[in-house]
Amino acid sequence: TRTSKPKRILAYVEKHAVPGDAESVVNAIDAYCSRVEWAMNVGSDKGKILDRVVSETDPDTVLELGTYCGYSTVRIGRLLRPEARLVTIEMNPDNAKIAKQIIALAGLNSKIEMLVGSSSDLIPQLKKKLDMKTLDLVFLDHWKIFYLPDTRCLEETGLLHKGTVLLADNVVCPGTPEYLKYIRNSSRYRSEYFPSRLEYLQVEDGLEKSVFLG
Ligand SMILES: O=C(NCCCOCn1ccc2cnccc21)c1cc(-c2ccc(F)cc2)cc(O)c1O
Ligand SMILES: [Mg+2]
Repeated sequence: TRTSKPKRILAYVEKHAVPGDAESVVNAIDAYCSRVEWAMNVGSDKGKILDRVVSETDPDTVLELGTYCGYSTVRIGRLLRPEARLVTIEMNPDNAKIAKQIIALAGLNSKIEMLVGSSSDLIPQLKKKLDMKTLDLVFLDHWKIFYLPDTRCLEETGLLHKGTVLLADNVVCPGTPEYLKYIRNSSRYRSEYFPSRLEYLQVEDGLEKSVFLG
């Protein structure tokens, strides 16, 4: 069947990345998407902010909402300790299939579990899945109108602990106004905005980091 953008990204990564070298996978995707065709990866500018937040948090458990091709999954996974675990949720099964191959090529299978489905269906099941553990870091990068309802759901399912970090992509472009309004006005979070650029473009975007206070 016809190729898709995720398939073309995978083909480029298979040709240009070094198997087992997560950094080379990240660099290959950035090279392709900056030179050949734009794709909605978090990219290298916001990616450097993501790296810093992940390193400072040093999480044991991570939830990513929105895998796409696995760029940020690999970006996060490459910084985690061997015993840490990352669960990533993707709704599109074709994207999930590509992402699984990119994650495998990066050598990160042991740390990363991919779930295919809607966050609203899967988040309530996570508590069981994580055997009563909570989340140290959540990276929100899926449908922008889902950021707020899913955050409320994470609160209600007891998956957040005092100190859990929520990091939200695209709070300027495409924008997540309802989420920002809630999280910045809630006494249960301490938020900070990191200005940056939309991936591979000169458009303004940024990440919102919010620490759950319990
Ligand atoms: O739309 C974006 N991401 C979301 C993908 C679907 O996510 C669907 N999805 C993935 C798991 C999942 C779980 N449950 C429900 C839906 C679920 C997205 C869009 C842009 C963008 C910026 C400017 C433009 F002109 C056009 C697009 C940039 C980004 O960085 C993004 O992340
Ligand atoms: Mg994004």
